[in-house]
Amino acid sequence: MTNTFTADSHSARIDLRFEVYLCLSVAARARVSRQVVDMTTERERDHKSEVFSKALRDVIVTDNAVPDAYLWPKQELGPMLGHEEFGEDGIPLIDLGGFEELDNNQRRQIYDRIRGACATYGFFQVVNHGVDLRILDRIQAASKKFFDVPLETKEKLECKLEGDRLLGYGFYKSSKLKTQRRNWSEGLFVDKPHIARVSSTVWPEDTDSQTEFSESVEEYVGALRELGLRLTRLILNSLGVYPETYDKYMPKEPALMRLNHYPPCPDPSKTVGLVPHHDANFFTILHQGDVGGLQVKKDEGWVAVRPYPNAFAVNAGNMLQVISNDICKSVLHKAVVNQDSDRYSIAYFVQAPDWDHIAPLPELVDAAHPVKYRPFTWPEYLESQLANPSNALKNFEL
Ligand SMILES: O=C(O)CCC(=O)C(=O)O
Ligand SMILES: [Fe+2]
Repeated sequence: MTNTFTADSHSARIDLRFEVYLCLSVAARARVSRQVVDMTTERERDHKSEVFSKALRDVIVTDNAVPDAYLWPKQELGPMLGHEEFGEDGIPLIDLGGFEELDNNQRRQIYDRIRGACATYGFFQVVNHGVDLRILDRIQAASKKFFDVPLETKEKLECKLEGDRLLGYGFYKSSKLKTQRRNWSEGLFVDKPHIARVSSTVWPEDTDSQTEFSESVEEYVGALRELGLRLTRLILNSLGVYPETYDKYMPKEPALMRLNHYPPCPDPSKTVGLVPHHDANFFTILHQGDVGGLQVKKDEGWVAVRPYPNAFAVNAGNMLQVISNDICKSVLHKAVVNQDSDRYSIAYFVQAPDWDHIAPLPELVDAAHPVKYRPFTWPEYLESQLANPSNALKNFEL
C-alpha cells in the first residue's frame, strides 16, 4: 500500500497511516515525524534526555504549569468529566465465564447484550474472558519497564512506516487544532513480527530484560489473538450471522498493538491524554488496568468507562460499523489524565478480515435494512481518511 497519496507530502502520508493504523482516526491528526519528539522550547530541549514523565514533572516544578503545547482551549475540550467521575455508565460488563456450558437461551441473552452495547455505546466490557490474569500483570509490568527507560533510548524506536504499517515509539500531537496541541501521553506501536527488535534496541546489553519484554508481549499477543477470534464469533452471532464456517470473517493477522503511558498531569482539566478519535480497525480490545481515564461520547456528553483491573473494554471500529451495516457504532472516545497516578493502557487492534472490498455483510441487508455503504478497498479508505479525517466513512455512504 499505497501509491494513491502522491499528491501529499511524505509526512502527510505518515500522518494518515498513523491515524489509521494507530486508530487515531477521525478527530485526531497526529503527526508522526521527527517533529513529534522534537521539543519546541529551550527548556523542553533540556529535558529531552529525561524520562518523558519526569521531564513533564520537572517543567511543573520549575513553572508550576503545564507547557503551552499541552494546553487545550476550553471550547475544544467540550464538557469535561474527571477521570474518576464514574456514574452509571450503562456500558455492560459481560461475564464470559462458563459460556460454553450455557444453553441457547442463555447465550442469546449475552448476544443481545453485546448487540445492544455495540448499537448504543459502541463499547462493552468483558470479564472471565479466558486470558490468564498473570499475562495481564506481566504485560503491565513490561509496559511500565519500557516507558521507564530514558527518552533517548526510546527515541531509537522512532515511529516509521514498515511496509504498510507504522510502528515505533512517539508522543502524539493532534493536528485537529492549527496549533498542534499535544496529547499528554507517549506510546509504543508494535506487532508480533517486531517485538524482538524493540527489546534488542531498548536493552542491547541486557538479555534478561530483552527476554522478559519479548516473552511478555508475545504471550499477550497470543492470548489476545485467541480472545479476538472468540469476540469475532460472539459479535457475528450477536448480529445474527451464523456462517457454516467463520473462516472468511476472521481478522487479518498480525494485529497491531499500542502500549500507552499517561503520566500524572498537574492540570488534567486543561489537557487531553488522547484526543477524541474513532478507531479505524475492526474492533479494539483495551486493557485499561485499574486507573480510569477512558471516556466514550454519549449524546452531547462523555461517559467514563469504569476500570475493572481484570476486564477488557471492547469497542467497534469503523470497519465493524461498515461490515455490520451500521448496527455497531464506531463511537468517539478519548483518554483523560489525572494528577496522581501514571496510567498504562494497552490497545490491541483487531484487523478487519482480509477482503478485497470492505462492505456490509449481505446477511444484514434486506428491504427493511438497506445497504448503507458501497464496497471500498482499504487504500480507498486511507485516501478518504486523508481527505476527510473527521468523517472518513462519508465517501462510502449510500
Ligand atoms: O487509553 C485509553 O483508555 C484509550 C486508548 C485508545 O482509545 C486507543 O489506543 O485507541
Ligand atoms: Fe481508541
